[in-house]
Amino acid sequence: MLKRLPITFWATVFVTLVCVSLVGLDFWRSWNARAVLLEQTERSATNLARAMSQHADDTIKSADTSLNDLEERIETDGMGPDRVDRLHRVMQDQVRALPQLDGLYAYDASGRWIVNSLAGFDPKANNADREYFRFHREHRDEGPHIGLPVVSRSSGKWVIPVSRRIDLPDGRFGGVVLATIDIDYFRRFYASFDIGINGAVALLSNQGVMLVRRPFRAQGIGASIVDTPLYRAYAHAATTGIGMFRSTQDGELRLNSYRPLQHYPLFVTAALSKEEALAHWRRDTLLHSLGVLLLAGLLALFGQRLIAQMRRRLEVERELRDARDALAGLNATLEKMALQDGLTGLANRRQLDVSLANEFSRAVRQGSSLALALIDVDHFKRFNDRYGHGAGDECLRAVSQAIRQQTPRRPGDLAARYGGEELAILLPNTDLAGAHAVAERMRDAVEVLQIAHEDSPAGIVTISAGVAVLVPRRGVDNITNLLDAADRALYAAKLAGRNRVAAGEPPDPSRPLSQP
Ligand SMILES: Nc1nc2c(ncn2[C@@H]2O[C@H](COP(=O)(O)OP(=O)(O)OP(=O)(O)O)[C@@H](O)[C@H]2O)c(=O)[nH]1
Repeated sequence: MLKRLPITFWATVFVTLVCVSLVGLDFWRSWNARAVLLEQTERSATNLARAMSQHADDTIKSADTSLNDLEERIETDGMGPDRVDRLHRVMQDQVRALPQLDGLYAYDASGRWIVNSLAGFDPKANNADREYFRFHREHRDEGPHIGLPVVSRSSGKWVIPVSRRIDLPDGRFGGVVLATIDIDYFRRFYASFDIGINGAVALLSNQGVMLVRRPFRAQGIGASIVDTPLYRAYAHAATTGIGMFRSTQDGELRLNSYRPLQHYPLFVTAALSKEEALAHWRRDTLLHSLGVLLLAGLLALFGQRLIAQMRRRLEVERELRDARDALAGLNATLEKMALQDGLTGLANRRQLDVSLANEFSRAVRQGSSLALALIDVDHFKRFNDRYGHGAGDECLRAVSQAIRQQTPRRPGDLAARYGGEELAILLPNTDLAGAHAVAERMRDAVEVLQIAHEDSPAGIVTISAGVAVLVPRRGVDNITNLLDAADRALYAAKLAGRNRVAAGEPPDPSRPLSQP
């Protein structure tokens, strides 16, 4: 079944396979490169989040360490006028030592400013309204409290308040120590990251409040992100994670890595723009794919032309084969025509001569007999004269057909037109009796035709035949001997009254002829 499909079909399959494989392999390679790129981006975002989380933890930790120290000093020594100077110096030293600190403050139980790291302040200032102050007044919690970002009353900067409660010796609320962390400190740190043009990083509280974000927007500080997919994912996992989210702020699709701080109820997120991460890959893939498509297109075009040429060549070959077959048929017809008599359909004289020569040689070689019968239509001249030459032709055709039907079908047997209205029957391997019988059957067959011939004594068309047989000897007998013998026999048949068969005399009186 497969073998029967033409070569052009397989060539088309091959070219198609090559083109499809080329495009398929390129697609697969590009898709893999994309996955690798996203994996790298994911790794970068995760590393960034880890660094940010560590940094925020360290920043708050050192501020809290200062607070812890101040809390201890105040709880031990109190905040009397004799201690305030000392505390002020300690606070100033700490603020100088820690760049993240905007200021350190201590408030009494009524929220009044007692001492801080500033050079001077209004003694009537009161922070009892601040959220962190109210928190500590109402909670006996011993740990630090990270408040919501506020604009500092003293420096006017956005700060993150980190505070601790001061307990009086009897455990009652004695005030608050506060460290304010400059948001600008985080901003400067976050600005040093290479996160592309559309990347974003942020520090947020576990309650979903934005503390710092890059890109920085003042109105974004303190904003709630509880309705964002990022916060939902973080709140759900409450641990490190990664996800592709579309920003509700700028609509950018980013790969977000989020991570909680180790010691404080905050978390960070590092988000890298998917568009940016894949921008180079997109450009590269576009160029690459165009190249591959062009190559596949050229290959397909070239292949198609090649296949078209193959198809044309096969067609030409088939046409040549058809022409050759037609020529062979024509040759066969011509050959037949060259060996056939046009009027009677019997073999012509040329074929008779060739066959006679061949059979004579064979008979010499094999020492076999060769019989020949010469047949002549009786009074044919008269027939022509009476009925016309056309009718004569028709009569000859009918007589020939009757004779052909009576000619034996053995190999070598041949009925031929010898010339004019005379026919010859060649019968190899036949003795005189056999040849005589064949001629007699032919004579009878013509008689049965009952073709009217009013100028013949018989009243119908008849034939006379002379048969002769020879077992030819090499170098002694020849074809003429046989022809002459048959001719003589025919002459004898005519003489004897026509419409009969006569056997010829042997050409050599020393060789007897077998009698019918
Ligand atoms: N119509 C026609 N006549 C032919 C053809 N070939 C030979 N003849 C004629 O056949 C006749 C032969 O005549 P003859 O040889 O005198 O002998 P015959 O009239 O047959 O008389 P017998 O042979 O003695 O019986 C001639 O008139 C030829 O013209 C042919 O192909 N067609």
